[in-house]
Formats: sequence, C-alpha cells, structure tokens
Amino acid sequence: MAVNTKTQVVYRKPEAKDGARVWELIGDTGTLDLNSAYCYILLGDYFNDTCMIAEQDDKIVGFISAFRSPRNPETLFVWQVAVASSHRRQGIAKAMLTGLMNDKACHGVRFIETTVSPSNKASRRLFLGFAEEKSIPSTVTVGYGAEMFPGGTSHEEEPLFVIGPFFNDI
Ligand SMILES: CC(=O)NCC[C@H](N)C(=O)O
Repeated sequence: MAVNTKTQVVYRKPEAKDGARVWELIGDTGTLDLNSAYCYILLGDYFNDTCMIAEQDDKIVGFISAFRSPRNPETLFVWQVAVASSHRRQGIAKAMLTGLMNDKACHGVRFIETTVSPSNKASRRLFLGFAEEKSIPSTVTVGYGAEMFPGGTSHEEEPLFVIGPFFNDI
C-alpha cells in the first residue's frame, strides 16, 4: 500500500545546518529559554548523537536536546523538548524521547535528569508519564531557583526531575 509520506512525521538526528531552523522553532514555542542560534548549530554538530528532530513536510516541528553528563555518563541530561504549537498532542515529544532512549548513543543510561518549570505542564506530563509507564522511580527536587537567574528577569524556578534507576540496555 502506498504510504503518503507527505503527512508522516519523520525523526532524525540534527545537523549543524539545522541550527537556524531549530532556533526559530524554540523561539516560536514562547515557553522555552531561547539560546543563541550558535548554540543550536553546536548541538547539531557536537551533540547530535543525543538530540533529535521531528520533521514533517520539510518543516521542523519538534526538537529534543540532551547530553550524557560528563561527570556521570550514566545520566542523560535532557536540556530542551520543543514541539511546534501546530503539532502538539500528537505524541511527538514522547516519540522523540523514546527514540532517543532507544538509540545506541543512550546504551547504558540509568538516569534521566531534566529541569521543568512549573508552567511547562507538557514536559511535566512527558517525563512523569515516561517514568510511570515504565515503572521507573522519579523524584522532583530543588533544581535551579528563580533567584539564580539575572536580576530583573522573571524566570521561573527550574525544579530537577530525576528518573531512575533503570536499565537502558538497548
Ligand atoms: C525539558 C525542558 O524543555 N526544559 C526546559 C529547561 C529550560 N527552561 C530551557 O528552556 O532550556
């Protein structure tokens, strides 16, 4: 049966050349910290083993960035999860996180760490739902307090979510 690939969301690792469009996606979400375009180019170049892009009809509609902690490589720190407003509630964030965890780059990961601000309900659902679905322990502790952010800005606190231990022996 012919599959209409025009409507399928495809998932792939980012490349440096995707940086500008990822920067646009993050800016469009209006909920995440917009890093420099250079940062997203760098992620696509040096950290792309643990990042993923969701693309539909040649439009970047999702992005997840992560890296294995240099001080504890068994921990995967998930930095940002973004889905275009036009593509929410379609399971794209869960597909990106699951795809990332199933990648050989995440072999041996035993903990996922991430920070999720109180207003980021979608990411809260994503990570706690991931833990619950896989019966993995999860804790939410003090992460980065609002006071750590520059004076005069209205940045929310960033509680630390720790999911694990689990065995990711893909
Ligand atoms: C999981 C996630 O997207 N966290 C966001 C952390 C922070 N507010 C940022 O946007 O980088």
